[in-house]
Amino acid sequence: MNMSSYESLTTGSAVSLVKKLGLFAESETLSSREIGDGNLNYVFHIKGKEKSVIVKQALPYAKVVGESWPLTLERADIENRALRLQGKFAPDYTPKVYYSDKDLAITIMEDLSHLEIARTGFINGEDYPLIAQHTGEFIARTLYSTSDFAMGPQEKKKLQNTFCNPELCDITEGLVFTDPFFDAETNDFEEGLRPDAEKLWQDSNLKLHTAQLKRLFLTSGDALLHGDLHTGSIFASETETKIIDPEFAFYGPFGFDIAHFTANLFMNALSREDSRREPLYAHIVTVWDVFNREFTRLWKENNTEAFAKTEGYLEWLLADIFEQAAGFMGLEMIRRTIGLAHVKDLDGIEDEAARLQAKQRSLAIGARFVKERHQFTSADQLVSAFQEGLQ
Ligand SMILES: Nc1ncnc2c1ncn2[C@@H]1O[C@H](COP(=O)(O)OP(=O)(O)O)[C@@H](O)[C@H]1O
Ligand SMILES: CSC[C@H]1O[C@H](OP(=O)(O)O)[C@H](O)[C@@H]1O
Repeated sequence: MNMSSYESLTTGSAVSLVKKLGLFAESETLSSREIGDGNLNYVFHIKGKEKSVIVKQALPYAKVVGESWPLTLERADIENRALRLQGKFAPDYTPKVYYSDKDLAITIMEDLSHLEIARTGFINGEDYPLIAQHTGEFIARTLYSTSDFAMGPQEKKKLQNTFCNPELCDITEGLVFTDPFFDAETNDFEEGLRPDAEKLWQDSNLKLHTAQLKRLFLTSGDALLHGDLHTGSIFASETETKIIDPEFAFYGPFGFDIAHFTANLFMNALSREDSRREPLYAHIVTVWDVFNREFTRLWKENNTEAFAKTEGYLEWLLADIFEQAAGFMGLEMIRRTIGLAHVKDLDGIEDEAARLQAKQRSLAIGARFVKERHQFTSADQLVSAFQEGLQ
């Protein structure tokens, strides 16, 4: 990467760029707005008379913290290459990439503004009937297709080498797998939650299980993960689903992405009245059904592994993925409650007592998922455990 040619875009220079690239005519009048609401990057929405595009640019630091937290620009290249691969394996669920520039750390992609960020929609009471079906297919296809089973170990290792992503993994290793379990400076929670946080910090059994899951994250290289598949990374409508923002992509454990999706559904459920939780429970069951079915279909259709037909191997693997995912799910719930990066589903609960109760439940249910992950064998059991946590 040539740092000397990097400059951060403005609404004006983003317009000049898309015209220079020939995406719009020089003479066309374009509107340009910075719409990024994520933690890390600039996102410009550029609109002409008949079409529009998104220009996403990485900053040399984490936007949420500022220049005191320098962060590699390489993440834009990772995101661009991950989007292109995901577009190959799951085209229906991935935005089209029109252009990318490694030095400027930009990706120009399809404008998905006709859809809504699923987290926002869920908070506003939307249910998105197809989101679990689509997300389950996306996860199964992108993971299976980049695994040893589909690619063979040689080709897979070559691809794996190009998705090392140490700095973004370091963020996850710190913010998800470490800091929430200690009295760390990055943690962020209201004083009312302190006794619950301290209880977690003193729970050596929880720490042991977290250490085991962290090791899995550090050492497993099953497949190319999205790496940050929460409901804020999903655009949705009644009929469409698109997964954005794979800058945390790297080779990691099979269970990670599905765990983050389901954890974020559970956290939205915590913010809803009981009578409105059912569609989210159904999504959790569906995403697992679809993932298992699609993974199995791909396994049978294309498998380079000599043991592929060995009785019990696929069933053992799916059970193992489920068990690890139950643990990762619990960790995501805990970190989104007391760690640095929260979710609007919980933070946005206006009534203080209700907000505190929802967060206490998130911590307790999350801790149970982590510690008892070996005991869960189906999504229905996860939903039942969640419901017990509401009593
Ligand atoms: N392809 C797109 N089409 C329309 N809006 C987008 C697109 N990509 C991102 N956005 C908007 O920008 C916001 C931040 O994008 P995201 O990729 O999540 O950034 P970050 O990496 O900073 O989290 C999204 O929540 C969405 O509102
Ligand atoms: C300092 S990055 C914190 C947090 O932000 C990322 O999420 P987002 O998609 O909202 O940018 C990721 O989950 C990181 O853990």
